[in-house]
Amino acid sequence: MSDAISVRGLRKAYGGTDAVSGVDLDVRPGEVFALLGPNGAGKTTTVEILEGYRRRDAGEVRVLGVDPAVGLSGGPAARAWRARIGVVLQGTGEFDELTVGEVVAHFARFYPGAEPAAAVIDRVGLGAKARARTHTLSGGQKRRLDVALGIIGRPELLFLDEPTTGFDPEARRDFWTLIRDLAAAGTTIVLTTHYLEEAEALADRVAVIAAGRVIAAGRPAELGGRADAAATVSWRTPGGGVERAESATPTALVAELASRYGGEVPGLTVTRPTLEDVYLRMIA
Ligand SMILES: Nc1ncnc2c1ncn2[C@@H]1O[C@H](COP(=O)(O)OP(=O)(O)OP(=O)(O)O)[C@@H](O)[C@H]1O
Repeated sequence: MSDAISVRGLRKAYGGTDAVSGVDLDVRPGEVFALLGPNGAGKTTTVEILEGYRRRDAGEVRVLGVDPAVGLSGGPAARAWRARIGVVLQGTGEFDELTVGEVVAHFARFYPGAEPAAAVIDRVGLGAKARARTHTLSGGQKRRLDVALGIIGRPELLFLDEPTTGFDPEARRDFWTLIRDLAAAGTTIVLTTHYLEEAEALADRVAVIAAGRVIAAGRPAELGGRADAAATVSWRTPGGGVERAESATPTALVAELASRYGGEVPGLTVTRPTLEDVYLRMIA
């Protein structure tokens, strides 16, 4: 099967300053793919080009088999392609005096195969707010409305730009469940996020962008050699202190500690570098 997204040598400069300077990416159908990177790295620029909202300077780009530059043309080909794509931008979510139900029903009319508005409102956890005017929603509830508008057309490919900024921990978990359900139903998902634990929880693969280039890509568990990294074993000593040891063979060390302590090792922890640890090392 061909890739959902394929990018080769993508470049974009704003007034002579490079924002994206040679990005290569592939996103497979049905994959959840996260773009990570510091502020100003070029993630939003890249995503806007993929969404057909921004012109590129150079590079080969295909999104669902189509050059997204078609999106800038506004013709029937642009509409047909856009109907297959969902976009959740950073913070729209407010439509003056309209209610949540009215806004979602209005957007549903743009798509030939739209899901019923009430079903989508329930899916994003806004069922109790269907009759509320959008300007009365909390920040997190507005983001949920943004997500509802992104998925109402049953997109094959969904773009989410920092989707859970401002969510409380429970809302974030609910949102992750929603994303996993969409992915299980076959939707390809591309998200940008600054929450590394979100990328770890959701993404099949991640790419780290820094200064307009992809500096690493892979499965979250393997990025930056994580899978092979030494573990840190720590435990409490009889004197009340904490001892720490780095080990490539932590199981052997734990077995040795167990025999030294004659059973339970007090305060035992075994950790590997988190995605955040390897990410911070990469962009340093
Ligand atoms: N419309 C624009 N005009 C001029 N420069 C821009 C424009 N949009 C972005 N830039 C610049 O391009 C670079 C990349 O920005 P971009 O928004 O793509 O980064 P980002 O990785 O999405 O950052 P963030 O994590 O802060 O959202 C930055 O230096 C930014 O200042």
